[in-house]
Amino acid sequence: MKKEMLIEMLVEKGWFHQEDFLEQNFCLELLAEARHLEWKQAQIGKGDKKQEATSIRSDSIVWIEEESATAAQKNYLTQMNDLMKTLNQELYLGLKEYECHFAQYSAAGFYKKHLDQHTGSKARVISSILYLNEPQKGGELVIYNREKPDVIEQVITPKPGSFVCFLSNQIYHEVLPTESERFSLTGWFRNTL
Ligand SMILES: O=C(O)CCC(=O)C(=O)O
Ligand SMILES: [Fe+2]
Repeated sequence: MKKEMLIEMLVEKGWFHQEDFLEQNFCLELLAEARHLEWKQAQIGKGDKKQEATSIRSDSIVWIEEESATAAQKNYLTQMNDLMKTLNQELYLGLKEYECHFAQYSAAGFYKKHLDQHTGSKARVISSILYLNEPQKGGELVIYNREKPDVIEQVITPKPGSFVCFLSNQIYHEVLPTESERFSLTGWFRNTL
């Protein structure tokens, strides 16, 4: 894990992407686990405003709970908690917690352009995504420019082991329709519990 680059890019552009950030075999283990989960249609919003919104996003998710996590899942949580310490040391972000879920997009799945921070809550500070497989076609993550949110800055093809993180309240992003199944682990570093 190359944390120096990550910090540098987060400061400079507000986002970071690197292939082979984590080992392939480790991601394949998580992928195998993902294929056996009981998936639930994802929702948008928070609390009372929570709603299923299949016109905005069509993925299904399963949250990772510390107590029921497998060895590989615990390993990932540990790595993300280590990364959280580095982020706090280098950027003084006061991050307190990491939460994360598996995500699965079926063929034709997508997530329209959005910011990750919920309206009314600033708890999510940094978003993270670890990709577990490579869709045959489509399913790219589009990252928009921090200062010019109409300008596409990068189009990222998911690959197992690739990792992306960005500022949850500043970086607009979008998942283009995928033509085959797409698996990932999406998480947020939060500044409140
Ligand atoms: O899977 C991705 O590439 C992005 C997912 C996303 O934007 C989200 O879950 O908020
Ligand atoms: Fe997002």
